[in-house]
Amino acid sequence: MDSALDLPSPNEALSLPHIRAQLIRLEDTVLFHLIERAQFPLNSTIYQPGAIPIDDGTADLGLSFMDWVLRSQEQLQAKIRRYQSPDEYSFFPDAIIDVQLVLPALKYPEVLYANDVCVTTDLKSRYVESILPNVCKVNAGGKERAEAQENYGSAATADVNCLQSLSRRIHFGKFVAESKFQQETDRFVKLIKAEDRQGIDDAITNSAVEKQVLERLKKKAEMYGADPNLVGTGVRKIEGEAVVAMYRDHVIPLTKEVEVEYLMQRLRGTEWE
Ligand SMILES: C=C(O[C@@H]1C=C(C(=O)O)C=C[C@H]1O)C(=O)O
Repeated sequence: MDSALDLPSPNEALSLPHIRAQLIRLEDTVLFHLIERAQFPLNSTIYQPGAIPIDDGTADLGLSFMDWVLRSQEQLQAKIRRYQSPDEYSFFPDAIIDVQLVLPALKYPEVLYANDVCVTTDLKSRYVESILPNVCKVNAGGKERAEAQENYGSAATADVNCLQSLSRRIHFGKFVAESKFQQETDRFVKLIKAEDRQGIDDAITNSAVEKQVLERLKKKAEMYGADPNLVGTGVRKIEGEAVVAMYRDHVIPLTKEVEVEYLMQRLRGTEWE
């Protein structure tokens, strides 16, 4: 459960090539979790608050079944210090405030500056409302497959893996932003002081890298989504277009939002404030 950063030195943690290599590795993690999820129907019941009542004292929280599985997993994983890692952000932070660690706390290098940027709520809404319906269309010729109650637990478990890997990828934007700030400090100090979010967004945007990301993902989805035993059947494990749309419309925009909002808080408590 410990960080994917495996405790590199501060210099290594802020090397843009090192960070981009981690983002590329996370593409594989996200893809394989999505392929696992795509084997089940959408099962929209598990995303409806209260549709599957669970009698454990959480009924008044308005959770869906998937929310409940995710929140329960986070409470367990908090005990083994998942959320001490600077690249892990909880979807239910209120549920892990008083959790007692069962492992000794780890000392991570202080690389990022204090900030409260977290986009997990927006990510979960986008995942349920846009990403998942598109990903689950696979194997049904673009139509929604009938619900399968026997897969409710497996689908929710796969959702937790998808959401947690997507969250790590998106919040890595903080390391990207800090790296870029250290490379062009004066430029960003001026933009931050002017509260010029569009200017900051323009400054952190690298369209060539974004293009490479989408092209690589399409190839990976076609490679990983293909199955030699299914050639010619029209059945795929995942559609390349669904993965490209997810990154183009959600993952990259949220990563850049994290970069911009992290930088907007970057001068707090510093000589530039
Ligand atoms: C992550 C970076 O920052 C931005 C976000 C990107 C992304 O989410 O893939 C790619 C390029 C940049 O526009 C980067 O520069 O590598």
